[in-house]
Amino acid sequence: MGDTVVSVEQVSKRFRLYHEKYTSLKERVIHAGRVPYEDLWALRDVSFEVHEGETVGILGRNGSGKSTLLKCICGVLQPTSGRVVVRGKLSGLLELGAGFQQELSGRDNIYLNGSMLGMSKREIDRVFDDIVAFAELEQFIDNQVKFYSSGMYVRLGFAVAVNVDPDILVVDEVLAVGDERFQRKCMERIRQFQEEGRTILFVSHSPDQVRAICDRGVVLHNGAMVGLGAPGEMVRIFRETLLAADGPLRAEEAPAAGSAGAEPVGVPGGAAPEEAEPGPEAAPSAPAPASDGVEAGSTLRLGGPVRIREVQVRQPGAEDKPYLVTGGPLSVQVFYEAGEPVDGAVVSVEVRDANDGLLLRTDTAILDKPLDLPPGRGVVEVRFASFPFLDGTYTVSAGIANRLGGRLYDWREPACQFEVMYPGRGSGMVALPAEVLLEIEEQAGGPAAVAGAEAR
Ligand SMILES: Nc1ncnc2c1ncn2[C@@H]1O[C@H](COP(=O)(O)OP(=O)(O)OP(=O)(O)O)[C@@H](O)[C@H]1O
Repeated sequence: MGDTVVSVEQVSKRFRLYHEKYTSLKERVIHAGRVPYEDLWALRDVSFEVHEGETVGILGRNGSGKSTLLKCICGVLQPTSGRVVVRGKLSGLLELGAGFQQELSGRDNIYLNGSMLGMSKREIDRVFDDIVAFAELEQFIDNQVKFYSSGMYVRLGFAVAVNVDPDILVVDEVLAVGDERFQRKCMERIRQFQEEGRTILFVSHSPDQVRAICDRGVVLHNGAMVGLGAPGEMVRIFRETLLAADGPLRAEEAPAAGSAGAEPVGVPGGAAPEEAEPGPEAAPSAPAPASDGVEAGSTLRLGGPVRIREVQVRQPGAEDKPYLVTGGPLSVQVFYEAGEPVDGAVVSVEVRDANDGLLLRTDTAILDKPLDLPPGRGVVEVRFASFPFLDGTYTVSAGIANRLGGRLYDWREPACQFEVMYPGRGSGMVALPAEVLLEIEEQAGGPAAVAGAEAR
């Protein structure tokens, strides 16, 4: 392990928020020293160390204190208590446009920033063209930066930060502002920095990115550090802080036609759905409010002998967790109520990602399971041996139709949603069990050998 280059020691940062501004002299005299305020602790007793050559990702929901922490590390803010010790030359890309003088041109700002980082004019001359080329601002470098777009600010800011030969690079989330191609270019440069043994601290909202490039992660929640360690584990803790903020995993029943709104029900695997009288049949009903940013759902109640009461998702063996674990089994339970015998019913199930992309669709006819439902209530369970998709929020829609699929009795979209955590290190969309084989075809000075290793 390399030497400690950043040491954050019991850092707390308080912002004092004043509720009223007394502008007139009279008001100020009357209220002298008594302006009402509220203290907001953006950081509370945060301590950790970053070692030379390490890449550390900072995770946390909005307002958790990530930017405040980076600003304390960069020296832009002074901690209210505790201290930060930095060894080496640090360059940072913090808020959009921070560190730029609006009235100056891009060119002058490069010199200004360089000199603030302790570079001589000659040193800046040497890297000037690289900065402009990296930022792709050749045509605009003599324009005042106040006319730059947000993307241009980010490009210039990042180009300066990485071209001033820093030992420690600190990057706030601003990178997300740039276009995808520029983000890729930045990630390539970050990888190059890693190969050169430089230290990187960055804020990210992307679990994929953190898993892919970080050695360790820090999770902040309400200003406190709630996690420090391996990236996969930190992503899990981060997602738990999101869930804690939004309440436990919910499966939401779309409102019965004619009812006032969505009826929240228990955690999947928990109690069976509430017994309720079926509402009057009508189609389609009002959309259900959906949680966690999922599109509002709809109930298509077409009338008929059977209706869906509720849909739940659970992971057998992990019912105590508020999320599913990638690679584990997935069980979708469709609770129905039949008013008369329904022979040859077909239940269909769809799973979509947060962008509404269809990940899988199947039905009991495809699965070759004829369903003859007697009058009354019951549950049809569709079990998937494993759910391979990585962390995220997924929605389930379900329908029930007659044998020929020609008549849809009921359709819930989305019927419920669930969260998935992936504790492993791979990135992308899916986790597939894999193994690695190495075949040495020719070995100098020895016989050929086959070595195998299993990896997941
Ligand atoms: N200059 C300031 N004055 C007052 N309050 C502030 C100031 N800067 C930040 N805060 C408050 O401190 C808390 C932490 O903010 P911070 O910007 O560090 O969070 P963050 O995790 O970076 O959030 P985001 O992901 O939204 O950028 C928030 O409640 C924020 O409103």
